[in-house]
Amino acid sequence: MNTSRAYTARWGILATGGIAKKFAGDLLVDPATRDAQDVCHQIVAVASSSSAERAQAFIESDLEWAARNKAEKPHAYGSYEEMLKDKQVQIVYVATPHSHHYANVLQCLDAGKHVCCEKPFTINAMQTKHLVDVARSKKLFLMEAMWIRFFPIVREIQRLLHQEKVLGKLHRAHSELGVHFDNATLEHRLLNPELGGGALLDLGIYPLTWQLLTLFEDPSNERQAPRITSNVLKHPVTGVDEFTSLIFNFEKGHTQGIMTANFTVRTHSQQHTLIQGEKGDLTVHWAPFRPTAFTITLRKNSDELGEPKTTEFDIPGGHGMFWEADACARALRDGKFEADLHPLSNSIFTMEIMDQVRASANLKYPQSIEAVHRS
Ligand SMILES: NC(=O)C1=CN([C@@H]2O[C@H](COP(=O)(O)OP(=O)(O)OC[C@H]3O[C@@H](n4cnc5c(N)ncnc54)[C@H](OP(=O)(O)O)[C@@H]3O)[C@@H](O)[C@H]2O)C=CC1
Ligand SMILES: O=C1OC[C@@H](O)[C@H](O)[C@H]1O
Repeated sequence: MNTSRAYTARWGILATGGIAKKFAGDLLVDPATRDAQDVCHQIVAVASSSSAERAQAFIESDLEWAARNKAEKPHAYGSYEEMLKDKQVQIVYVATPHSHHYANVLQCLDAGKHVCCEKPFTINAMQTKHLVDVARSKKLFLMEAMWIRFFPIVREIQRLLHQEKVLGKLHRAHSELGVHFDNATLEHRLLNPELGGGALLDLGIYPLTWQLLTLFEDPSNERQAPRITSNVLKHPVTGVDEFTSLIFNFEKGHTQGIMTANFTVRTHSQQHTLIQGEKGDLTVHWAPFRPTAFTITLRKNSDELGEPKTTEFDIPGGHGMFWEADACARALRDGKFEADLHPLSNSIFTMEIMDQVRASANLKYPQSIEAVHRS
């Protein structure tokens, strides 16, 4: 790797759960493997709210540090507060449950750190707006880690649909994500209202993002907000949304979208998103949160479809979270406070849609995690 001219982002990892392991692992992948010559990453600290030993174990076991042949080992902290005092930490990756994002991001911003926070950004749009105000007032970079937006395959799908117009005029899109967690208990973050559980915030955000990427961001829609109807079926014990479906009318673009999410039955189709236009269809292959291929099938005539053509995309050497990390590094290098490919207005808009769906189903979280702490 030739890092002599590359800008280095110095990361602190806040929380040591499942996704923190994947993201931190991706930070350690040589950027040259994805043809990124201009930025690289260093993990300078890891913090666990459980203990410093847990943070140490994350570095040694989860990241398998010894085998990585890296120069400096990250510092292990036993609390988030302690890590946020570390001057070496430039940007923090927040990987706590949904319920904690708002408070943790505020903590980071108050400590003068740039932030990349896992999805969903917060519990509601008011909280997101507050974080945006704080970041802007402190001139700090802030981004929701909606990682698929940075995948080359997603950029290519948007180019084909919106610029090349391979399908001609778009008509409709169907997107879904259903997941079944074999060992999920009622306390699991997905089922637990105290942790901001529910299908919409955790899983639905992906099929919702596919609707935004395809129909909302179609130039003919001129970014006009859709008219939405939704339906929610709550979990009988914990009351979070177990099944959630939305229908979008994009009036300007004259398209209709349908999305659905749940945490009880898996999406079986390998093709989670289907976009249909006047000339044919484009399907995106599994997974909605980690797309790897798409197929275009053009129509021969009104009754007959032509040969499907599949294009595959590699995710070189990791999980694919390095692309969003590279975007953060470039923004820091360039003195930008938000990412070009995923500006904060996207996150506010997403949270507003999810607020609307929750309001129509009277789906509330405990006040302690819905609150906004403007001083
Ligand atoms: N982009 C993606 O593909 C994915 C994103 N996610 C998102 O990442 C976030 C974390 O998910 P995931 O890693 O699966 O969750 P985990 O439960 O595996 O990890 C969450 C971590 O947060 C910390 N934490 C702090 N307070 C609490 C608390 N009260 N209860 C539980 N954990 C707490 C813990 O770390 P510690 O003890 O070290 O402080 C814990 O390990 C969620 O927002 C989720 O939506 C999740 C999966 C995939
Ligand atoms: O972001 C996610 O993507 C994958 C899912 O399995 C997980 O629950 C979710 O948080």
